Amino acid sequence: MQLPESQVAVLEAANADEATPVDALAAATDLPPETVTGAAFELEEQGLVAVTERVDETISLTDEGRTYVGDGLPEVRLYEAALEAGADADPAPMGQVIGSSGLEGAAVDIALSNYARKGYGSIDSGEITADPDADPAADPEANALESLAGEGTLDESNVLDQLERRGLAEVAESTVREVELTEQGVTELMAGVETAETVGQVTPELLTSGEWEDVKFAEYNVEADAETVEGGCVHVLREMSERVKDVLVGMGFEEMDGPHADADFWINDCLFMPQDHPARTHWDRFALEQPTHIDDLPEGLVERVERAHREGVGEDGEGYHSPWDEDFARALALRGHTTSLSTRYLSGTEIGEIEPPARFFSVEKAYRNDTLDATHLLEFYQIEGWVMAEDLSVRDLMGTFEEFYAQFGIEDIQFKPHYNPYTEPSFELFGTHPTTGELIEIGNSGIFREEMLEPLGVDCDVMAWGLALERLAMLATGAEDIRDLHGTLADLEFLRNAEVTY
Ligand SMILES: N[C@@H](Cc1ccccc1)C(=O)O
Repeated sequence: MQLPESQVAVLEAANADEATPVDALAAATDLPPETVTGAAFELEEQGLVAVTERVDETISLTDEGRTYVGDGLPEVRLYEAALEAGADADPAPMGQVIGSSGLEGAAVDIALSNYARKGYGSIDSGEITADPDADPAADPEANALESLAGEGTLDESNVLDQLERRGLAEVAESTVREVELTEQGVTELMAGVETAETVGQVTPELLTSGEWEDVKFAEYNVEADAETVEGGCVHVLREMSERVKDVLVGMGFEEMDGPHADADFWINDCLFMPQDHPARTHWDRFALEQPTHIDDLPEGLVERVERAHREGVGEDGEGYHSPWDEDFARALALRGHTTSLSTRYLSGTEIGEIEPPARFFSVEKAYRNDTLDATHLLEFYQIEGWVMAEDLSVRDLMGTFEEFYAQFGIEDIQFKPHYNPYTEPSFELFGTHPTTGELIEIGNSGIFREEMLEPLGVDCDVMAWGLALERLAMLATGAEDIRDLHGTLADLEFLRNAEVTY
């Protein structure tokens, strides 16, 4: 059998009847301990040796412990001074005894706190006694310190606790690896083991000298784990958002953009959302304190929106017959949906009047004061969109979604009737999660009402939607918790490996 040099050396130095520590093998083979360990593991893999581990305890003296080996323990020194002062017969004054003991500073406290505990005598109201039967020569702590300083070992392990507690000795644990020959190892050794000269890398010298023809090359280990290099990568949500934009542009849509903090007028009033709608109260809304109001709103539009709210539109319009406050409409908040962009564009304030047929979209952030959970974030992306054309029907709406989601491999969209103050009819969209099988809500949609469109000056049909980008990402990547995708709990491992399927 042929083996690399270090393995042959370790194999020959190891024993079959006793485990040899790596350090001993290192000394015997003249190899560094880490080379011996490496070789031992290679040999173990081939069944030639067994490698075992044991934990060794080494006890050593601390600096303080070492001082007492020379000077004696403070309490012993106090006892000796007390004896000299005759305290074995009559109590002696403390101050005098301490003075003659030569103890100073912290050592005095140490002496006093151990004196009575160890039976050297008593300390009471400024006087000290010495027990005539006490024997400093038999002090177990002093003896333990001596033997640690000498042989470095201890006979009684119960003293060790006390020494550790006093900070006089320390215990350190170290792992010792031991190597023992297996039966197979012995057999191979008897059959003869030779050193294999293997070369790991071809060098210019090997080639020019022609030596390469005679050497033995090490085999490639194609199963060895290679180091994974984690470079930066595009975040799945960013990837998703880019992909969505591509798809929508491909379907003939143009992109909208606009302010993240906007007037309630654009966020709610233009959408025929009554001012006392629950979603408009504080719990759902991130209000801005400054600035308090938006100034530039198209005047005629403000009036028309107010009229729609109060009286409705058309001949038999009804409206809400509830108060409508212009100041309330001019207050600012972070947009709770990106439909504020649609109202701005439909009103003609952004790029001028838009003629049918027209299609617009945005993939932008919306903000809601929701409770964070597996499907809700406080900041999330909406895929907003609308189509303006003559005679749109629910079939157009459904067909558009089917076409859109099919681009992401999602073919089982479900529609459920819904209610929005600004659309009639309205539909919620659901998709099936690829791993949990759960039906999750992925969007909201409908055909804009007269009450919304007329004040904006639009006189043909508009179908519209707001879809959740994160929910689409959950369906496309299999993420089960939206918090895995972004925020402080984001799952980096998942984000590194997630693939957007389409
Ligand atoms: N604004 C709605 C989505 C929507 C937009 C346009 C029409 C219908 C619904 C939401 O955030 O849920």
